[in-house]
Amino acid sequence: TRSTRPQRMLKAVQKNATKGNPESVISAIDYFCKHSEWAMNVGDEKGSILDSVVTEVNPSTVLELGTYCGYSTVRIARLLSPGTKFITLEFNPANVTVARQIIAHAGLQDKVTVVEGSSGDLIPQMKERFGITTFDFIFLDHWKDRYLPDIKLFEECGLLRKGSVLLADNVICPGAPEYLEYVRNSPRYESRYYPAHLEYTTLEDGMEKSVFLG
Ligand SMILES: CNc1ncnc2c1ncn2[C@@H]1O[C@H](/C=C/CNC(=O)c2cc(-c3ccc(F)cc3)cc(O)c2O)[C@@H](O)[C@H]1O
Ligand SMILES: [Mg+2]
Repeated sequence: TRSTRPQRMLKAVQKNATKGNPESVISAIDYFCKHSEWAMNVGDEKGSILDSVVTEVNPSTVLELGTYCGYSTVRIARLLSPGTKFITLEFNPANVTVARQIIAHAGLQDKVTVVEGSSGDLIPQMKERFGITTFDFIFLDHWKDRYLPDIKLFEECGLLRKGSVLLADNVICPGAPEYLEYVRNSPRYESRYYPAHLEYTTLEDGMEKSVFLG
């Protein structure tokens, strides 16, 4: 049967990227998406914003929602200090399989744990299963209508501390209007919008960075 887009992306990485070199994995995926097939990776422009926020926060604990093929996972993991606890959640087992291979090609498999499952089920298990008290940095890039329920789940589970940073992709395209309304109007968050473009296109998109105030 016909291969999937994630499988073709993995093949492109294995063919064009140097093993153990995260930058070459990132470039190989961006090249594939620009010249072969568009895919919903955060991409190079928004990826640079992600890089700068991760570097600024220098987190000890990181959570990513929506691994997909592992592109942003590689971008984040390559910047983390040794000993950082990084967990990424993905409920599609085929995507988990591809992401683990792309992360391994970058040589970053020891920096991140790819957990198969749904954020709604796994977020409440973070403390008991992974020994997390709070997350310093959270990247939201899963189903857009789940951003709001999941940020509320973080609050309910006591997984945010004063200064925890949440960065959300696609707040314009496809859009997460309820999430934006919440973080921009809640007194418990200080929010800032980073204008950019939808990955590999000229369409408007952007990322929202929200700091939990406690
Ligand atoms: C709900 N809880 C969840 N828990 C764990 N994993 C979850 C998940 N929801 C979704 N996932 C996984 O995340 C991934 C889904 C991401 C959703 N992202 C998008 O829809 C998206 C979509 C676009 C997009 C933009 C314009 C357009 F025309 C078409 C698509 C651009 C993006 O950057 C996107 O991130 C999949 O791998 C899915 O299996
Ligand atoms: Mg996205």
